[in-house]
Amino acid sequence: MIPSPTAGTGTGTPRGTLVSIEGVNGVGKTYLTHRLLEQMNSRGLPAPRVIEEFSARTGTTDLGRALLTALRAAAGGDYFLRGGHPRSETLLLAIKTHDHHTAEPALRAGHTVIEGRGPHTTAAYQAAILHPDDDTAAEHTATRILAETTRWRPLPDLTVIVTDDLDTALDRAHTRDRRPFSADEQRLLNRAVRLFEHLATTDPDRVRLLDRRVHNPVAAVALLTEWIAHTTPRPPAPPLDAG
Ligand SMILES: Nc1ncnc2c1ncn2[C@@H]1O[C@H](COP(=O)(O)OP(=O)(O)OP(=O)(O)O)[C@@H](O)[C@H]1O
Ligand SMILES: Cc1cn([C@H]2C[C@H](O)[C@@H](COP(=O)(O)O)O2)c(=O)[nH]c1=O
Repeated sequence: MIPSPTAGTGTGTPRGTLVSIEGVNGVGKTYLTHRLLEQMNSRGLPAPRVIEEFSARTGTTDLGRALLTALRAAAGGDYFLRGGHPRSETLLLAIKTHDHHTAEPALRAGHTVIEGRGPHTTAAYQAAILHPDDDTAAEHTATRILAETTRWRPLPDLTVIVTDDLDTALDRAHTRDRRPFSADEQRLLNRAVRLFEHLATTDPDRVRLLDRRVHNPVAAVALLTEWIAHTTPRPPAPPLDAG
């Protein structure tokens, strides 16, 4: 496993590190995560656990899927789950809370867990949706959404925001999905990029930018490996029902 200097779990097993990989559609989150897993595998190291990506989830077999399926249906297939009620749709945080809940046993057992799109995606995307024309209000709301999140689940120990030229990222997603992005979607994603950068600037200890214009895939995976290895897991917050 990726070495994890740790906070204790109370059981003698060092706690694992929770890492989120963030960034706009097509930027390469899944690609780089797979390259990281391949590298761990080729070195004979235990692979991090990966929380299933959103687009692969269907059905209602658990609470997280049921919530996502309901949001998708209410949004009529919109890529960003917009059904016209953005404040209610920030319910996406409930899915992220559920994801953390399901990751907790692996973290307690000392595994590194990778969350593809964590709370920072919800903060950036929902803030961009809620304030389409007001950058300052959007930044404020993104910060508030993250703060609200921590009442229900901890933020990842390390958040890596993958960045690239937006057109390059969207071309990749277009080629992959055979679905172009509308002008409205491109505007939303442009704002999401700026909000991701804002969130990175305001929390430099926890959040890192990985710029694909600067780092080729080999260098990007090496950086990811190094950042994960040097992240100290934070002790878990007491559960809400702890009294
Ligand atoms: N360096 C690369 N070389 C070749 N193909 C790449 C590279 N980086 C990304 N891709 C391809 O580009 C497409 C988009 O990348 P990927 O699926 O990893 O993006 P993503 O950030 O996970 O996107 P989304 O959030 O939309 O799921 C994929 O088909 C992926 O295989
Ligand atoms: C968590 C979250 C996701 N979305 C959107 C963004 C993407 O279009 C899809 C997820 O696709 P992926 O291939 O699994 O990355 O869902 C969103 O709009 N808001 C969110 O909080």
